[in-house]
Amino acid sequence: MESIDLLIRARWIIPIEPAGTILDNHAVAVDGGRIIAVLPAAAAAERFAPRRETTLDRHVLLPGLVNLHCHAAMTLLRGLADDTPLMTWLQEHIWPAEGRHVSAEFVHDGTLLACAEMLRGGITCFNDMYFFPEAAARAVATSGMRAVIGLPLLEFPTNYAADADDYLAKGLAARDALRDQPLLHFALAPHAPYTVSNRSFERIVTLTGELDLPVHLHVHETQAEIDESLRSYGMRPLERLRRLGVVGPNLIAVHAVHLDPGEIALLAAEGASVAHCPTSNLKLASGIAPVTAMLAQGVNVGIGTDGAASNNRLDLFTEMRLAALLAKGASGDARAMNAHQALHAATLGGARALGLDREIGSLVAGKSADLCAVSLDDPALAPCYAPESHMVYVAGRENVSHVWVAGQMMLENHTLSGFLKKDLENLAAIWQTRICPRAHQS
Ligand SMILES: CSC[C@H]1O[C@@H](n2cnc3c(O)ncnc32)[C@H](O)[C@@H]1O
Ligand SMILES: [Zn+2]
Repeated sequence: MESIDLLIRARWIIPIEPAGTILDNHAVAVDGGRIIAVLPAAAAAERFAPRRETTLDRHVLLPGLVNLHCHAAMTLLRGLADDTPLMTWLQEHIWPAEGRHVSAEFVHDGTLLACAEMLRGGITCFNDMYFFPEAAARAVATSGMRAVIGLPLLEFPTNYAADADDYLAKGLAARDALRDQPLLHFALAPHAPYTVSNRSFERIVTLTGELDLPVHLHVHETQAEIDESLRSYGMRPLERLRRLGVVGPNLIAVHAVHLDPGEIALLAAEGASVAHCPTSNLKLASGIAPVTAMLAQGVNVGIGTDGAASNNRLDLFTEMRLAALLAKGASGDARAMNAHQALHAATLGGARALGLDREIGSLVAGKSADLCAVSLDDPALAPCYAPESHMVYVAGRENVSHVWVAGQMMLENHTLSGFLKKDLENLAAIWQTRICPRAHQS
């Protein structure tokens, strides 16, 4: 018998690859934080002597979800300026509020709240873009989650940095200081084509070549962004980015709502990824990204929540369902973005975009044991004929019962381990009073 750390038996396992596979009464064997085998439960009982066991006999076990675009600390600005179009929302509400309140303490506390919300909803890894990335990283390390910490870059001064050079210097120093944290990864995070100069994009291209980091960038979110680029540069933002050398396999193009067929072909040919954020795009009235055409052309697609001020939930179950439904409605084809494609985007698609597909995104021997279990023990989820469809069209984040990150149990029977929910509620209340003293408090 092989001695191992953990054996998880489940009624159903969706490993994501090979595509469409559903394993019945199987088990995942974990040792040293890694998956060492996925095998029938009966065979696991004969082969392994686990130090810990979890039996999930009314559950679906799948890879932890990957949130491909987030501004985690914006939980503290949740609901601050709803029902407002993007540029008004950003320039008249969010940026002024960030100017008044954002600090290392704000980012730490807001990110901690985000980690709790995401873990409870089955998200084990998120791709973050925000100010004070070192403070975000401290919160992520406290939570035990995995994250890709964006090193932000804008042309204008904020509470975090004075100018483009300062943003990059501070971001790279943060990366150096946090290098030994196994669950922290890094990306370059220039905000958007309309807030970053050609000179700064050239520096980003040099750095991504030297350091092989993803480039996490809002692109073609609104038609107004494209019109403004045509006026200022005489070309659409993606064309400008292509000429500057930004469009390549490391690019994560966030939103990509307004793409013509040539731009979809460009993203596919260059091996770039798209972070699809359907709720944010609807709420800010940005539009509907052409995901069906992207998938048909072979663009790698992941799914993001965006920040809590534009969504307002950090909930990938909602995003998967909405992504699948919008794809069908917009294309007139009920086969568009099927349940497997939605699950793939929320797991392996996100992992691939982040350059982490050898580490996470599917349940395959050798990968990290980042897992999430969904309980079907609820009349609203019965009966269950097709587990993949159930995960996309029926289950919600409230059905997530267990979560592991690198083999460590973070959620057990719907209850977070590690850091206390009550403390986080107090933390949110303290910030609410600081940010808007007259707001209704519960
Ligand atoms: C460089 S820190 C991130 C910066 O982005 C702002 N932001 C949040 N959501 C969006 C969005 O959908 N489009 C553009 N910018 C966004 C956030 O408030 C920070 O200032
Ligand atoms: Zn965003």
